[in-house]
Amino acid sequence: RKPNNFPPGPKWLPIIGCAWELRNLHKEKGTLSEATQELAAKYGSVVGAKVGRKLTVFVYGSKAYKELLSKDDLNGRPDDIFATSRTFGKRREQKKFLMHQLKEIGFHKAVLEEILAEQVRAIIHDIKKTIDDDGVICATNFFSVHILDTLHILMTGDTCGDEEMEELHKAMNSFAANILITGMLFSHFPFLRYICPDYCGYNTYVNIHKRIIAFISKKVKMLKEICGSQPSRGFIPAYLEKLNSVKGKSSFSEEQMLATCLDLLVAGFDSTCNTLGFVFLYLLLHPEVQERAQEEIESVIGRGRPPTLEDRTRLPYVECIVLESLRMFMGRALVVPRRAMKDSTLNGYFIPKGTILQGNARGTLLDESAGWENPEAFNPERFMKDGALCIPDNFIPFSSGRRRCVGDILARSNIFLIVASLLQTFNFRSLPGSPPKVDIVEGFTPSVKPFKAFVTLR
Ligand code: HEM
Repeated sequence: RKPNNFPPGPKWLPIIGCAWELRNLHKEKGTLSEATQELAAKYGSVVGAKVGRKLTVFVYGSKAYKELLSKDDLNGRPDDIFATSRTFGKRREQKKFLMHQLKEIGFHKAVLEEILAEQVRAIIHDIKKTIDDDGVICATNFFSVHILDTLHILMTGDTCGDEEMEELHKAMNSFAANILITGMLFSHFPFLRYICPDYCGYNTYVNIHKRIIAFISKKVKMLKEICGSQPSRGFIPAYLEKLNSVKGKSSFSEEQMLATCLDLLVAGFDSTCNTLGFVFLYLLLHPEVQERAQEEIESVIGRGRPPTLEDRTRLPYVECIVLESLRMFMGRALVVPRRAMKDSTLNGYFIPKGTILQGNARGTLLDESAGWENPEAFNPERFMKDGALCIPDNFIPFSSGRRRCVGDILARSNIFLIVASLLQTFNFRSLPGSPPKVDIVEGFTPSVKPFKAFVTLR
């Protein structure tokens, strides 16, 4: 039975709840982001549903979304089979340690900059090689190896060899294409994993995780052998040191370390790569934006040296391109689900303990009601006022509150350096007669349908 004052929503059927209606709406609209937007148009910005046995609330409008992000009662992570089967049956909770490590790198800007600049040089080198050939690149995944290598360096302290990179890259691409952030059939109907483990996605889910965990375990084994014998940076060496120094009962364990590395890879890879896909999609569709950014880079830096992170304030238009692309990307995403830790309220409705809350960032980043004029139009200037950067309150692609993304500084710095450096060096154009389309593909995070770009040296 529906709890009293539970948010309004579609009718619940026995056993499946609203799953069938949601599935049909999802099919009709193409993405879950648009399907839950439609639900919000019908029932209001907080929609109550039941998927299988789970009470699930979809949150759309910016007011309700921000209330969700700010409430401690509502900021648990799901503890169902979907969450625990990847982390050895346990919940992972070591955000603090990861944050500390990332902050260390963020604060030591020179270290971060050195890592990112090296990757940018490698991207430029690869593109130049393509120009010697036919100048055509796949603009949606040209960067993915380099993004992954940056995360590998953060994790282990070192770059990844070619063969190992191929192994990790394949596993990460499978992850991005086959796993949805909102859960899979087996997470809504857990008994299906015993009846049809292939059909309900359970086998795929477990096997991809096994491949990534096996990769990380191999790295841990290697790093353990040299732990203490030479100075090393990176999350795993820091964690191993911590494990050696803590005495007695502690939340630090090797399993937690593996799960946190897994989070670092899956949260950082797909999101950064896909945002870059949106950047280059819109740069091809709007050559005038590309030219204006190049003029800014030319007048501020010229061509004598590569852009640095210090240049971010001096290149506000390039920064605006990054922000507008983040808006376009996250505006199509459903964020990591949350769980009500105790009975609570949202937008005046009752939210029972254990309810899953699914925020749709579209209502805050890609909807007129959140103050965005002509929200579907790519317009970097919306972040500019009197020649300076001006960021509206509703621009929260990295979320806010206690669960806020831990990789925001890294992601923004990385995307900025790649965009500024590539526009300084190259021109990007559509292939004659086939401009890319804004075709969204659902995966772990939203991406644009793969497209090619023609690159020339400036
Ligand atoms: C364009 C790039 C990125 C975007 C738009 C993005 C956005 C987000 C969002 C919206 C969340 C959910 C927060 C919530 O539930 O309220 C999140 C969580 C997270 N992000 Fe990112 N992220 C990006 C890149 C990264 C990178 C590069 C890393 C790692 C280096 C990272 C690590 C994480 C982790 C570990 C979490 C989970 C935090 C938790 O469970 O409390 N992200 N991110």
